[in-house]
Amino acid sequence: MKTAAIIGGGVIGGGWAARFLLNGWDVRVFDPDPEAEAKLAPVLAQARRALPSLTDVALPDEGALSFHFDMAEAVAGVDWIQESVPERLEIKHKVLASVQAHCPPDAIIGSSTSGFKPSELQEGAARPGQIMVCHPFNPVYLMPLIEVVPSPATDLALVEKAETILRSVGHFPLRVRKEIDAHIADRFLEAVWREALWLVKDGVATTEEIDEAIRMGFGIRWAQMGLFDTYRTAGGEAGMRHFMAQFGPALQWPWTKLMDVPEFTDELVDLIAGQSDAQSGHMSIADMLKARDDNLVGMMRSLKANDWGAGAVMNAHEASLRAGTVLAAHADDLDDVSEPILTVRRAVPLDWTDYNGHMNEARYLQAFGDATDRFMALIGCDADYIATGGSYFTAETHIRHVDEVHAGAVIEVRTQVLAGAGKKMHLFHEMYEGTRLLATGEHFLLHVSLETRRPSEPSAGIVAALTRIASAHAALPAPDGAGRAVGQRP
Ligand SMILES: NC(=O)C1=CN([C@@H]2O[C@H](COP(=O)(O)OP(=O)(O)OC[C@H]3O[C@@H](n4cnc5c(N)ncnc54)[C@H](O)[C@@H]3O)[C@@H](O)[C@H]2O)C=CC1
Ligand SMILES: C[N+](C)(C)CC(=O)CC(=O)[O-]
Repeated sequence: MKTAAIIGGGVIGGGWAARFLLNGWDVRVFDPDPEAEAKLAPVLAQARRALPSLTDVALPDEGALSFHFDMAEAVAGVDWIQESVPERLEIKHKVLASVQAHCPPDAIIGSSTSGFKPSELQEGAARPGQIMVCHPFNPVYLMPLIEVVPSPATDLALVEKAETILRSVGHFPLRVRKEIDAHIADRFLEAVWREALWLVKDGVATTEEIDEAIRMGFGIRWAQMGLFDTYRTAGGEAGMRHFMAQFGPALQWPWTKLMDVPEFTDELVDLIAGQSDAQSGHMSIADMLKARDDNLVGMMRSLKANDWGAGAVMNAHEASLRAGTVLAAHADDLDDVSEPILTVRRAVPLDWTDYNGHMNEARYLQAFGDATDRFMALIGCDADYIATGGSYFTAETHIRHVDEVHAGAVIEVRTQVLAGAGKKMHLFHEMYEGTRLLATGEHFLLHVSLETRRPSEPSAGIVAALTRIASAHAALPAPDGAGRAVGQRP
């Protein structure tokens, strides 16, 4: 069990706490605010709903969460300390000194700073080599990117260890090769922010029109291809060279006011905040955060399906989670097959839920289909076998929806073989959340030749594995609901 200490439990510290906790780490939060625990609760609730949606296998069991007002208690024996206190250098120096007075000398100390260089954070530190910037993006529990910025004084072995840990909790560590104020991403955000302030101040656009310009256009593009690949494709077949030939001269044109910073006056704040209220004041912040997470999960799952960008990061995380899963790869790995076999263990993703606020009926079939696929693989009908031309087709399905289930819940499917001989396989899946039965799925399958598309005999290996399980399950009572059809009374 690994332990992280989160120093400062606000917007960002709360997100870090959720990310570690939901990936099985114990988390200690140090924050002098007596409301710290109350502030974290809604962030955790949001994360529990959204984060498990990013993978199609269940996350590890949650770690233990505790709150501390004593630094020594908070950081004793921990593996990772994440400083997320306000963006003021003097506060960060004070906090880092207190952390280093009590933490293990080989623990990683990451700072969430949006803009300070690691060498600035290390000024006056007892052990500068321990400190690095690990700059996250909000919401930390969903956004993969962490900018990892070492200074020349940072211990590189510790940086590599930090990157390995970040990957293990689903983050994408991006090493910033040269420390610079505001790292990489915040330099862009600052540039866009400055331009936006000018456009509002000069009366060219409202806050809403600027947001439309982003979310209807380049914002969507950037999430999947970034800046340079997007412009490369915009250059047609000639790619980046043609793009630059066409738009290079714009560097000399008045296309930016970047270095000319608008004066930060009360008037400017009133103008921007007033327009922002008019734009989105009809929604509560909680509703906006919910919409944000729903949208992020939906977009990220599309990227996952294409194994692209942030989606590829999620797939890599899923593969590492799968490696430690309780699901067996083959029936031969199971000493005891006398009970129904665990074939699915996963969370209900946000995009599996519907207008009724619970898992949509189509997703029950998806989960049972996944259970059948897993069972087929267990008896030897895996991708390699299917490539040789044999497989199973489902001929009939009956699903009973017994109870509802919500986003973020961990569901398990256990599979009982009602009959399995020759070409025929009759499966009964039961879906649970804990001990609560949610649904049953009864499926009749036939082994087929993928060449003739007609029923055919399975391989001797499949027959042996299926016969072993079917014989053991023959001793089980017939499950409740087996053989039911719509319209029959129980
Ligand atoms: N809000 C954002 O969008 C992002 C912020 N960051 C960075 O994360 C850091 C924290 O920012 P937020 O979470 O937004 O601020 P916040 O104001 O939401 O949270 C700061 C927390 O630190 C606590 N705190 C204050 N003094 C403390 C001390 N001496 N010891 C321990 N805790 C203390 C406060 O009680 C508060 O809970 C900053 O360095 C910021 O630049 C990084 C990425 C994004
Ligand atoms: C505005 N900001 C500088 C605090 C932004 C960040 O640091 C990253 C983010 O999440 O946008």
